[in-house]
Amino acid sequence: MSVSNTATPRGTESGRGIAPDTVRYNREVPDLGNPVFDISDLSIHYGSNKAVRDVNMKVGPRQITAMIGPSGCGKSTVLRTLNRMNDLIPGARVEGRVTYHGEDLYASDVDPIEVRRRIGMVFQKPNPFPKSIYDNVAYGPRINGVRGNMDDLVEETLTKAALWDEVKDKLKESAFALSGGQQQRLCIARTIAVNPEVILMDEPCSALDPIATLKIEDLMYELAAEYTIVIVTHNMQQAARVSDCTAFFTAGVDDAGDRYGSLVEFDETAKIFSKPADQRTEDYISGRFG
Ligand SMILES: Nc1ncnc2c1ncn2[C@@H]1O[C@H](COP(=O)(O)OP(=O)(O)OP(=O)(O)O)[C@@H](O)[C@H]1O
Repeated sequence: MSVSNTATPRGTESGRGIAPDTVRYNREVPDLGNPVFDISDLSIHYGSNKAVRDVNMKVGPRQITAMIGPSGCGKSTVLRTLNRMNDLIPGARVEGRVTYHGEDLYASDVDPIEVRRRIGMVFQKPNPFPKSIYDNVAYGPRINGVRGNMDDLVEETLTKAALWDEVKDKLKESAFALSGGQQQRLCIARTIAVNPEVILMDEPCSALDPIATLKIEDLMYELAAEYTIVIVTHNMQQAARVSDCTAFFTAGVDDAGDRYGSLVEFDETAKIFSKPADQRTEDYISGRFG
């Protein structure tokens, strides 16, 4: 697989047409001409259940793409296809196509371990290793055989994760001694320590208080200068605040009575939250549904 970072730096264009209280960041108009991921006609089965159907969307480089929608509509399932985490679920099967920089992510010669190094993941509940703060960050680089000054790498990574100032005097202490928000930033540091291109985040703030949440959002915005981020969130304000593009999913029931998730609409976040094309999106974002 080739990796090319051809995105232009983040711009400063302002104004998205969404409610002013949701706009915290100035974003550039998303460029999807040279996507990191191109998802076409994607369906995901769990055993005989076709749980998510016919998803088509793109993820632009160094952008934040949000996935929103009611519980069970398939957001996490689609997110997991982007770094082949679904491979680890018995009975899970992917149909359709997911390309990563134009190459089939599910081709037989693609190494899923390497995929997961390049495309890291942060989970809902902060899950640091039962190790020191330092070792949480150094763990990935060490097992990847990274040489060089580990102290520098740890400092640089914790700085990028906006955590260095808070932990620099207690690097040898257990990660569990940190607050939930700090633990989540440590997990983000652990993810970026192995130099990925993409960070997938599955409801990274759902276990955090509002202040810790805003810190993570600020961090996401900073990180998007360098990394491509895809976030699943239940918090629509969060999607509106931080993302460049938004995918709205919904859950339905087919003629056979089987429940399934599908993508309703994918567009620039500004458009989704001001002039959605589909009535179901409008109903959801205005709180009339879900
Ligand atoms: N490991 C699994 N095995 C079997 N079915 C699963 C599995 N994970 C998810 N599903 C099913 O796939 C569908 C989509 O679930 P998924 O968790 O992706 O939705 P979601 O939108 O992320 O939900 P939530 O917002 O509640 O986390 C659901 O019907 C769910 O039951």
